[in-house]
Amino acid sequence: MTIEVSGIDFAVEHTAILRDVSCTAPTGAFTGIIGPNGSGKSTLLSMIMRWQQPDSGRVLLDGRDVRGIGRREFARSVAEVEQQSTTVLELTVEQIVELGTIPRSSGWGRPLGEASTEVDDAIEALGLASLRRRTWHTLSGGERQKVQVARALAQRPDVLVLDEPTNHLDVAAGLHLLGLTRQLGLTVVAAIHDLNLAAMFCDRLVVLQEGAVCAEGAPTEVLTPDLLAAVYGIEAQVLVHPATGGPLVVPCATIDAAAPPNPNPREKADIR
Ligand SMILES: Nc1ncnc2c1ncn2[C@@H]1O[C@H](COP(=O)(O)OP(=O)(O)OP(=O)(O)O)[C@@H](O)[C@H]1O
Repeated sequence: MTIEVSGIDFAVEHTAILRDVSCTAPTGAFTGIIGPNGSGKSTLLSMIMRWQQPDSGRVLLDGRDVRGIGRREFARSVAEVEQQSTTVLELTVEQIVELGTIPRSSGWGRPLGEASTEVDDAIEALGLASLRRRTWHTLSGGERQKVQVARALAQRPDVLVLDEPTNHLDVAAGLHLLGLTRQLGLTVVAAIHDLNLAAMFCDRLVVLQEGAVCAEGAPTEVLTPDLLAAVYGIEAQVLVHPATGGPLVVPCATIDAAAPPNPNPREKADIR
C-alpha cells in the first residue's frame, strides 16, 4: 500500500507546524522521516494516523483519502508504534501483543490468552519469549518498545508507522528491529533521529525543516554535507559505509558560533 501526503498545512494557534507538506511512502519501501527536534516529524505521522486533521491537504492510502476509511478497515491496514507508548491497564506482554490481533478478529474475537500464531510469531520475532508473562510496569524502556512493535506486527498490517522506533534500544536491538521491519517487506514510514540507522535501512528519506519538506530521495542523494549544514547546523563528513556502501555521517562540530568548540580538533583532521 502506498501513502501519499498531499499539500498538508497544519497550524496551532496561528503557528504553522506543517507547511504544504507533500511526500510519498511507496508500497513495500522503508521511508524515513528525518529532521531536527520540533521540525514536525511526529505531527506528520499523526496526520497519517488520523490522530489530528490537517487544515488543508490530504493523506491518501492507495489513492483513498484516509478520512473516508472506516476505523476497523484502517486498523487492518495500518499499525503504529508511538514515540512514548503506554498502557493504562496492567496487562502482560502476551496480552498487549494480542491487542494487535483485534482488528482482524471476527465478532468479539478470541478470549485473551487463547493461542494465536500472530501473537507467537510477533513475540518470537522480537525475542520476547522470556518476558511473555511479565506485566507492563515491570519492563524496561527498551523491552516496552519491543512489546509495542510486537503488538503492531501482530496486527499483520500492510503499513507500519513508527515514531522513533529505536528509542530506548541498545545498538544491537536497534539494528535487529529495523532489519526485521525492513525484511517484512511492508510499507514502512518511520521518524528516525539516528542518521546512520536511517541511511542503512531506509530506501528513501524525507527531510523536514521547520514544518516543510526540504529534501526527499535516496539516502545517498539526501545526506550531503551541505544539507546537514543547512538543516541541522552541523559540519559533518559523509563517508562511504564500509559494510553497506551507503552514506556514513560523521558529525564533526556545530556551525553555531555560540556553540562550544570541537573538543578534539585533531580527531576531525584524521577523518578521511
Ligand atoms: N498541540 C500543539 N500545540 C502547540 N505546539 C505544538 C503542538 N503540537 C506540536 N507542536 C509544535 O510543533 C512542532 C513540531 O512538533 P513535532 O512533535 O511534530 O516535532 P518532531 O519533529 O517530531 O520533534 P522531535 O524530534 O523533538 O520529536 C514543535 O515545535 C512542537 O512544539
